[in-house]
Amino acid sequence: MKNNSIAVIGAGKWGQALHFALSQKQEAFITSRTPRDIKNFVDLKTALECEYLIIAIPAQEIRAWLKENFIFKGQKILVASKGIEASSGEFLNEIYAEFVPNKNIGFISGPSFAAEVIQGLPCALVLNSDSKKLFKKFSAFFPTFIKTYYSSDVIGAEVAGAYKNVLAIASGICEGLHLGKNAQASLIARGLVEMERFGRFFGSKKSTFLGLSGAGDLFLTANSTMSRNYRVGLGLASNKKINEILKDLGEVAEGIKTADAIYNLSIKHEIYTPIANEVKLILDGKNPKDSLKDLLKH
Ligand SMILES: NC(=O)C1=CN([C@@H]2O[C@H](COP(=O)(O)OP(=O)(O)OC[C@H]3O[C@@H](n4cnc5c(N)ncnc54)[C@H](OP(=O)(O)O)[C@@H]3O)[C@@H](O)[C@H]2O)C=CC1
Ligand SMILES: O=C(CO)COP(=O)(O)O
Repeated sequence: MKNNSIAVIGAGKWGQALHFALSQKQEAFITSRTPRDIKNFVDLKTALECEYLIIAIPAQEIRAWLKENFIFKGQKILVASKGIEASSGEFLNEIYAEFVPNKNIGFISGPSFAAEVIQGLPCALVLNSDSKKLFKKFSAFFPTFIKTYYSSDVIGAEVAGAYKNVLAIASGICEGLHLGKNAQASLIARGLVEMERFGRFFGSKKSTFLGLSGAGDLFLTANSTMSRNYRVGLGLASNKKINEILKDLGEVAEGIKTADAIYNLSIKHEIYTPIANEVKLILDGKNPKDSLKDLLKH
């Protein structure tokens, strides 16, 4: 293993932005399934020899990718994905735990559109890990335009990052139906309450939902057409089919599969998640106007 070396795995929007950020202070490598003409692009084998890895591939692909490609050799890992595995209902920390010890893994959360990070615009991120030592090591790699905070609430950060994608779809639907700013603010505020309730069931801390990982990322994503999930919502409101929306998008929108995961988990554990459940039903074909009526019922 090459000491103190760092690589990003996944050269999509977020992977490339993180690679740009990390390259400000030191040499950083990047790899991806599809080769790209980017400085310091290496093959996967070379990337996996780095001591520090940031993995930025879609949540639903992680288990298969780890099984196929990953052998633990003491690497320290930051997970950049935001989602819950739909097929199992497992959180990403549960999946990674099968491959990497807890002290070697952390999760990035907080409001961070890749398109702004890659321009060097300032932002604040949370690095969530059981290990503060891991946080300090990774934190040192980040450039001065990114402020990093530490949290040990891994599950809270994961729930917040995944749930806000579903709420961004809901907010996009709200905008697309021209329901007004009062409705949108109510939806986002009740969404925050809902995601905190869901997270609490799994042991999350309330403070995580009031900070960057929860409110911060939710307010960002649920208020902007820069969000892919929000744009999915706009498409659904105009009666577009999900396949057509995804074709136009050409990038991942994690909220779609995560809505399924939340729906199933909420039924299994009897957690009240009305907004996420309506998003799942709309994705399955329910008329958004019927969802609105159901959400407004006393
Ligand atoms: N974009 C953003 O602003 C932010 C995104 N995130 C999260 O980061 C994650 C990635 O998002 P983003 O980069 O934007 O998405 P993109 O759709 O832009 O890129 C996805 C990346 O994942 C790779 N990939 C897809 N499927 C597989 C697979 N089966 N095996 C290996 N690699 C695969 C693609 O590889 P290739 O193209 O080489 O084939 C591509 O590099 C998501 O969970 C997202 O929620 C988090 C914060 C901000
Ligand atoms: O997570 C994000 C910003 O923090 C990106 O959101 P989208 O995937 O909806 O674009």
